[in-house]
Amino acid sequence: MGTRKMMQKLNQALSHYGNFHPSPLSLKKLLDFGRSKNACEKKSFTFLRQELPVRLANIMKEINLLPDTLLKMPSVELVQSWYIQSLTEILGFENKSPDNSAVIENFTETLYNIRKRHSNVVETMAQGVIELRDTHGIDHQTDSNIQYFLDRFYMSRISIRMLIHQHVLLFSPTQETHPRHVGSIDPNCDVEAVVLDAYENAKFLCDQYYLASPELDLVSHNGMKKSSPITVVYVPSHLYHMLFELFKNAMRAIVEYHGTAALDYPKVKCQVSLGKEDLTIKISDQGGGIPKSAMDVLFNYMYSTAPQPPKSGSTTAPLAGYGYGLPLSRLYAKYFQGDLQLVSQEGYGTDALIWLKALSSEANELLPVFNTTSSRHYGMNIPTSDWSSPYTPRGSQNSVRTFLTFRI
Ligand SMILES: Nc1ncnc2c1ncn2[C@@H]1O[C@H](COP(=O)(O)OP(=O)(O)OP(=O)(O)O)[C@@H](O)[C@H]1O
Repeated sequence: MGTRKMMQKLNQALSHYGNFHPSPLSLKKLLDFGRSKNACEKKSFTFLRQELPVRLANIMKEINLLPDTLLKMPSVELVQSWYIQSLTEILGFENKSPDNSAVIENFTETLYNIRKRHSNVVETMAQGVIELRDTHGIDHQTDSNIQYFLDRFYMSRISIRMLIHQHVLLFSPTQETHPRHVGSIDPNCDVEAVVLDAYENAKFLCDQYYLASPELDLVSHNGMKKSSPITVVYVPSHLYHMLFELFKNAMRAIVEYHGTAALDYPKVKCQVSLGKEDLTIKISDQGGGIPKSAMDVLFNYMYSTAPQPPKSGSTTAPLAGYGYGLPLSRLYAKYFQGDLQLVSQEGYGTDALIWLKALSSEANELLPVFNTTSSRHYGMNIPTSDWSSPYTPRGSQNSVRTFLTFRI
């Protein structure tokens, strides 16, 4: 097919599939489907060849609303080319028969390759934002659009990867999974075990970086079945991701606040509790806390107070510094209708809370939908404040934006 014809087909697909809303699935639905005796590759094929283009088209239409200057950055162009290629590959299955086993096999392999192609999307998109900052600068309006977009773009990516991974793990003969897991879902995810795993790995990094690390004090309260371990239907890798980021933050704060020469540190406290609706995990540190004025920007992509990690060639992984830890972790929590928030007392410490749905039937995917509300957002001007500014306009103290350090 010639390039012009291909572009025409792609544009038609974007407007066709972009008109559908994505269909959110619950953890229960995903689990039931994967467990059922008739977990049928054909059914999954027919669902995904429609649903994946819908999710891809919804977010690709939104990418097109980004400022032209950002769209022209080489890294953003690269990300877009991956999306175009992947959508085109899936569209190739539009009219294929689900009864042909070669088609089904080829589809699973295609999905596996798409997942691999998109492995570095987060870093590459972030690089695109840095390219924009370095060449054109980023004003307040553009920054607000970028934050809004990245939340939706990364959430869309989490959801697409979840569906693809589930299909590949269930149906590819070469993929091995834990015997208890159904694809990437653990029907009995032992929360304490994931907490310990995340803590140990964060501690390893902390020891490497500071030659010291705080101990862990872990307490569980099972409000549903006293003295039983707390389990939940969940994707352990998602939970691990959030906990690892929160432990890294807590440990860094504690060691830096008390000094690397301190003989001992206050423990990081982790409390896990299960009620009827919520599973809550609280990680508390006495790491000096965060000033109230910085709370608003904590979840901004690229907000970090850590020194910039070396670009490459370093033998030790950085403990912090990209500023993606909190916003991405919050997306993982929100993805299945949970949440992640920080409460802090400057001069003392911080509590980081994760809420997850205790019932898998309530853990529905949260997905961005492209519609007039979302598209209007990009054209909206940030209103001028009609309250006086709390910052005295002197020196570098004239705006809350001074807390922002863009880096990666
Ligand atoms: N428990 C905490 N105590 C004090 N400050 C914190 C705490 N958690 C987060 N912060 C502040 O929030 C900033 C952003 O955190 P975030 O996890 O998003 O990025 P980071 O840790 O700097 O880098 P990375 O992307 O590697 O996680 C941190 O740099 C730190 O200043």
